[in-house]
Amino acid sequence: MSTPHNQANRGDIAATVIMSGDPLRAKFMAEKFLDNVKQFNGLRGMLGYTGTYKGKPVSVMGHGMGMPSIGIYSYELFNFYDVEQILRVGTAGCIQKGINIGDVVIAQGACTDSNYLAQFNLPGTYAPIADFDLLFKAAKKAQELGIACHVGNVLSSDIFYDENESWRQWQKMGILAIEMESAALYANAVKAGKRALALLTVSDNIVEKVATTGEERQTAFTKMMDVAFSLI
Ligand SMILES: O=P(O)(O)O[C@H]1O[C@H](CO)[C@@H](O)[C@H]1O
Ligand SMILES: O=c1cc[nH]c(=O)[nH]1
Repeated sequence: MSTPHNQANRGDIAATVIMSGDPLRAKFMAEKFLDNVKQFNGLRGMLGYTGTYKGKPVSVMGHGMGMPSIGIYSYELFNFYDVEQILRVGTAGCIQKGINIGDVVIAQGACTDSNYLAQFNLPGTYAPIADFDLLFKAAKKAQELGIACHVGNVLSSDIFYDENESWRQWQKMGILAIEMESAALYANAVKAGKRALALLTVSDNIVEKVATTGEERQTAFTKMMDVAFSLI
């Protein structure tokens, strides 16, 4: 059984999938971390691979940019492929003092300016949160590895180039960093009765307008990957 976006058959994808927006970061993870690698998807260039890490089965896959994209891929993985947990290893722009480029932010919660959550018809504002067990283990591992790591709330935004600098409002509410997918991932996980966590490397300082290159984002941010692979 394949889907319009995924060529894999049921059974081709492991129970744990480590995902990133950039499909080439997924390819990098397959090459760097996995043995016995088999590609299961190439549709739309959204590369997906299954292999083993220290003998345990695991898959890696791109999810594209934004909530509509991760919404599709994570929904299909959770609901059609029996995936139990998704770990997003992404990049984010920091907006608080004391957080630096290269640090890791673990998204305990993910606020959003997107309409994605409206589909659940809730009579209030839903707070998408990480799976606590994954969050706890990841924070502990990051500490063991001596990684500069911050745990807290992020903003999953629909907007990358923001006309209104709305980060200034979110900054006052303690948001650590801005990215574009975790809120949809967390909501899809809970709705499917599954688990998710987002580990984000700070690639930009939005306040100071400092950014890393696209190439660095593809391959240089390996500390969050070390943490993610330790959770399998
Ligand atoms: O590096 P990734 O995982 O793509 O994550 C961040 O980078 C993209 C924007 O440049 C968005 O997808 C955002 O969430
Ligand atoms: O979504 C993102 C990702 C990285 N940096 C940003 O400023 N925003």
